[in-house]
Amino acid sequence: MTQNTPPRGSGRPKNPSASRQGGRRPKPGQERRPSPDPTRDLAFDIVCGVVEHRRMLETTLDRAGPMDPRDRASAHRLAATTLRYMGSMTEILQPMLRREPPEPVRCALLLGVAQLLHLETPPHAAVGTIVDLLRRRGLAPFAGLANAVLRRVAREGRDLLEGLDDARLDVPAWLWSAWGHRARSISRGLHREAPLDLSLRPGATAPEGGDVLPTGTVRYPAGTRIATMEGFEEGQFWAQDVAAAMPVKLMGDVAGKTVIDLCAAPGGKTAQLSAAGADVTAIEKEESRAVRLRENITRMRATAETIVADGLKWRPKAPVDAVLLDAPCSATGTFRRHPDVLWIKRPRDVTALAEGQDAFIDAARDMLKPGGMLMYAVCSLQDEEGPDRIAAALERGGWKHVPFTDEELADMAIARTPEGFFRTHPGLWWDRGGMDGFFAARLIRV
Ligand SMILES: C[S@@+](CC[C@H](N)C(=O)[O-])C[C@H]1O[C@@H](n2cnc3c(N)ncnc32)[C@H](O)[C@@H]1O
Repeated sequence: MTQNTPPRGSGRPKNPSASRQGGRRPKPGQERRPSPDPTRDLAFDIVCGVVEHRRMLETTLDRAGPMDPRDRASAHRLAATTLRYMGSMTEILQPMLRREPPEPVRCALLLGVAQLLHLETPPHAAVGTIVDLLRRRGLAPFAGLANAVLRRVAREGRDLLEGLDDARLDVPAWLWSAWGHRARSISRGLHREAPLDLSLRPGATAPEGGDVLPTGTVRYPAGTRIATMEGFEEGQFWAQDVAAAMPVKLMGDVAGKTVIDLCAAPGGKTAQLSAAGADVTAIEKEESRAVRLRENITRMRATAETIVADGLKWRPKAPVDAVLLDAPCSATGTFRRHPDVLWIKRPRDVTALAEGQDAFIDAARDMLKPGGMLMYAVCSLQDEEGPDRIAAALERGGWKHVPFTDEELADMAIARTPEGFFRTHPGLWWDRGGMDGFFAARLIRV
């Protein structure tokens, strides 16, 4: 196994269904007994889903069906922590394994190591729960191995961890090299859970306990639950990372202007545009996401026409003043919130997404009046989805790049690049809790 890749072992489980499920499927008519540990069962399914099938964490959560919200939250935390430290924990496990265990066993061991080294779980509980998990999931022959290995990790793991370059190990090699001189700082961001950032409706009061950032975003500690905050139901605020809130701010005064939000769900930027007084048309291709977009627009008391359509094909009846293109992207900028993304994305995904981004930019041009503005934004850290797309658009022609000025970025000067792009990563504003990775640029239709 190479370093910095998801721990895909060469050994496969003898029972193919064990590989599919991360455990043995009950035979027809043979009901599985109710799980005595739903948290670890779900965390196991999530991690196996990422490692074996490149399945998003949220997809496994959605498939899990109804369960106690506390169990669900604990499963999410355990799985996310495991994925955050997967490279360095794999490095610790490797010399302790004489043979490659089947992938589900490796996933279970990683859950155990995460509990021992990163979640302060008492050793007897960390070891015992993983041994039980293996037994429940048809992997009892590996219970002894897990017991021995995890006890050893409990004894030696912390010292071993001290000697590792975990920032390097916990990022896949292709991303590390793509991020260049920013890689170490970005990787530090991965090790921290993202705080909760709120954008406020104009005139709204922020819930107590927040830290007001220079751009107006109000920040709360990681793990704060927005749905229980006073004012949530009334749509006084919405969750939006401080960096994600910037592209709309950088559009300037949009009051009274016609603006298309071309890739709109779940609607954070639609809400911002509406709050700023724009006449917004929000386009979303996925029906299910459009439902969520409409719900959010209603809760946030925003006004926007929402249309379920393919933004590449749909055209407005008349050209508009501005288009916000928050384009589908690799989302590598959001890995603090979605550590699964780190291990799921591959270089070829970025290439395919970049082609789509070019097509969206061309579509946006068809929607704009001459002199109209395209705000191009992606929550990606990859050059191919940021500066390279702007360079490609300028080469195709029909656009002028208008750099962001120092004044426009006065509240977040650190995000202005020499070319006048907006560019952030999780290592910025480290002392304040970091921020998501974002790229934005302003193009004017000529
Ligand atoms: C990065 S997200 C947008 C986030 C949103 N702007 C916000 O701030 O809440 C991209 C969205 O584009 C949608 N999308 C993907 N392809 C699309 C297309 N061809 N036309 C319209 N929407 C599309 C996705 O379903 C997804 O909801």
